[in-house]
Amino acid sequence: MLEKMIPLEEARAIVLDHVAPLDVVSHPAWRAVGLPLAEDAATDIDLSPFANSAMDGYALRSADLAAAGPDAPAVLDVVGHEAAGHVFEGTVEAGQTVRIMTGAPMPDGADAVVKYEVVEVLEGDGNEGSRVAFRAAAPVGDNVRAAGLEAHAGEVVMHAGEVVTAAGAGLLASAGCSSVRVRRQPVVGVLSIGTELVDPATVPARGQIRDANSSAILAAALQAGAEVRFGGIAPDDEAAITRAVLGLVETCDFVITSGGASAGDYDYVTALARREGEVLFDRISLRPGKAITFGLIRDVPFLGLSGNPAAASVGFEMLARPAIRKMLGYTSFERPVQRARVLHAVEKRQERRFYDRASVSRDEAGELVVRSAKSQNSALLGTLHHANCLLMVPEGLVGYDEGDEAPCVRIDLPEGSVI
Ligand SMILES: Nc1nc2c(c(=O)[nH]1)N[C@H]1C(S)=C(S)[C@@H](COP(=O)(O)OP(=O)(O)OC[C@H]3O[C@@H](n4cnc5c(N)ncnc54)[C@H](O)[C@@H]3O)O[C@H]1N2
Ligand code: MOO
Repeated sequence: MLEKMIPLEEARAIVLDHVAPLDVVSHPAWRAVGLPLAEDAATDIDLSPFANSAMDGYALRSADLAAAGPDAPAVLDVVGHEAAGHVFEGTVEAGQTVRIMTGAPMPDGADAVVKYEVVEVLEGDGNEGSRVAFRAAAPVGDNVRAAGLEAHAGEVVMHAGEVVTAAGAGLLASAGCSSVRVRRQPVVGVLSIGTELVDPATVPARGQIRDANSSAILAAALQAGAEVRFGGIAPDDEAAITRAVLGLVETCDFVITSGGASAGDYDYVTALARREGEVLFDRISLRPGKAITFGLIRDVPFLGLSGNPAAASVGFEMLARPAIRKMLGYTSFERPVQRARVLHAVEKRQERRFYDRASVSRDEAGELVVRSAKSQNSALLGTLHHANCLLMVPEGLVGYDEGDEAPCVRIDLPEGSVI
């Protein structure tokens, strides 16, 4: 039996060592939002493919307006128009202009666009056959968007590892990457263990409680980007737990249980992992979440979280979320850490490292402060629901005095965020 409580960093490194980015699949660009690309994406055309107008107005030769001024209008003949989807095929000669819409290709010969608002129509309706006057010069390139402004044909517009944003999905579409290569979503199996547990739709009888952990863990796995599979509730019965875990192991990339991980008479999880596979650790210097078993069962990573709801959720955050993200191809596993002044003294009566549920905010002076939840009882989920950070208290018996600065892990911000 491994009695040793290992540091969290070591536990996380062991978990990460036993998962790898999954196989590469294709997704529509928009469906890949939030995911890192598995391969570079290059554009097949110049973006944009042609020089075009940035304004609704008149395309002309800048030289024709060189001498134009408030009292010296330059008057040009409108020889064509470019409405959406209609391209002027001729060439704009000296003394001529073409009425043009935003985004329409610049006609040959024209090198500037003047917006409608400052153009006077002298004769006609402003379309072909009209005469229009300009009372200011327009430099070459004015209101013209050059071809290839965003990228040239063949250039990589998004590199492998970059996370697709909504704007990025649009960029990929413009680049002809209607489908992109990303990692397959890991299938995460979740099982709740405990004879006392009942489905959330049931009113618990005496001694029973509703299964809260599976909802919290399924939700957290979804948020991390996994596909989830719920294995139900297994009673504290060795055979039932073994059956349920082995069932999930067959169809999942990662299996998570909660409950039955400690030293109680009915805590079978570690023994199961040892019997059916290999245990890599079974105690972490972490509160909440000391009793966490990690191992391999039939070569599938298996994480047995503590049953106490806050312990299960914090254990997921610290170990399962990084694993899911690694399988999806992310390379950043650290949530941003902010240092904030504690508003109340934080006591410590156990040696292990604490992550207290807390909230960071700014005081009237704009300084970062952090307030811990009143109760850090591992049974409470509401305190975690309301927390935006986990306030870290290092190993040892020293807590924080009021006014001390403490590192706060921002669980509300994505890994790698700059704060
Ligand atoms: N003698 C010892 N007892 C305990 C120790 C210890 O070191 N020595 N550690 C305590 C700590 S800390 C934790 S955390 C828990 C871990 O226990 P288990 O993982 O074995 O969890 P259970 O005993 O099954 O349950 C603990 C607690 O959580 C409730 N629970 C369990 N599953 C769910 C669920 N799906 N939804 C809601 N609530 C759940 C369960 O009813 C218990 O109240 O062990 C301590 N004891
Ligand atoms: O490790 Mo337990 O998580 O203190 O509640």
